[in-house]
Amino acid sequence: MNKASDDTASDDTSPNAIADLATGTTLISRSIDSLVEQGWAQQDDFLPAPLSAALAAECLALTERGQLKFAGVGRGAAQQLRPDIRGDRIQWLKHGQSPACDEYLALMDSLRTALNQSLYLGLEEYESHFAYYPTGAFYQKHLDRFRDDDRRTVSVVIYLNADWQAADGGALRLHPQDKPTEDILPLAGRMAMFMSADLLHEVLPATRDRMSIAGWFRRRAN
Ligand SMILES: O=C(O)CCC(=O)C(=O)O
Ligand SMILES: [Fe+2]
Repeated sequence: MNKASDDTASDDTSPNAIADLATGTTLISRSIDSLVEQGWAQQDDFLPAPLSAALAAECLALTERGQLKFAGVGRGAAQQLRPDIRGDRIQWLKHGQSPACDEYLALMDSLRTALNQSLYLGLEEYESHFAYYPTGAFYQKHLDRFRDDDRRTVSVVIYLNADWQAADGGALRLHPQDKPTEDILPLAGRMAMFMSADLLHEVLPATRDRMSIAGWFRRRAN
């Protein structure tokens, strides 16, 4: 590297940052390819390990401080608490809530842009929440699109538990039409993505507490 480029080098253009960006771009385009080919995608190491660890620590701290609330089923005035259907506790992510959340939201914005460029989906917004499933909690088979609101288009779940084993249970079970079910274990850094209106899925109970961020890219209302 010559002197001039040394002088202008900043953190953003360091070889590591450029390599991270290139890796991120590859992971994004790979996961969009599988979304198109099979209607869903699993991408390991989608989050860099330090980011996934920071988000896990934040989710755990919020849980321990009692800041997560039982999640409801349905939307608006029709929303109900139904622990027989879903047993997770959630907190919606906001810009500025922590550096880790902001880094995560920036990554999701790159994914949104890439989805729009490849698939012309017109995704305009992203909403997401931390989810904490205490041991034994589950979420019965469902679609992510509400009956009275068709804006949710692509669902993305990011997992935050290190060292998850098959024996721990807690898989995301996908039910693709006319195909065998697929189980995705909630291992830290892993991402699952699918079309919100099309793919039935459920969360199986686990023998340990399970942490994730579930999010949805939305189109503008018609
Ligand atoms: O945590 C998961 O694996 C999926 C969660 C889910 O289906 C949802 O929150 O709608
Ligand atoms: Fe879901």
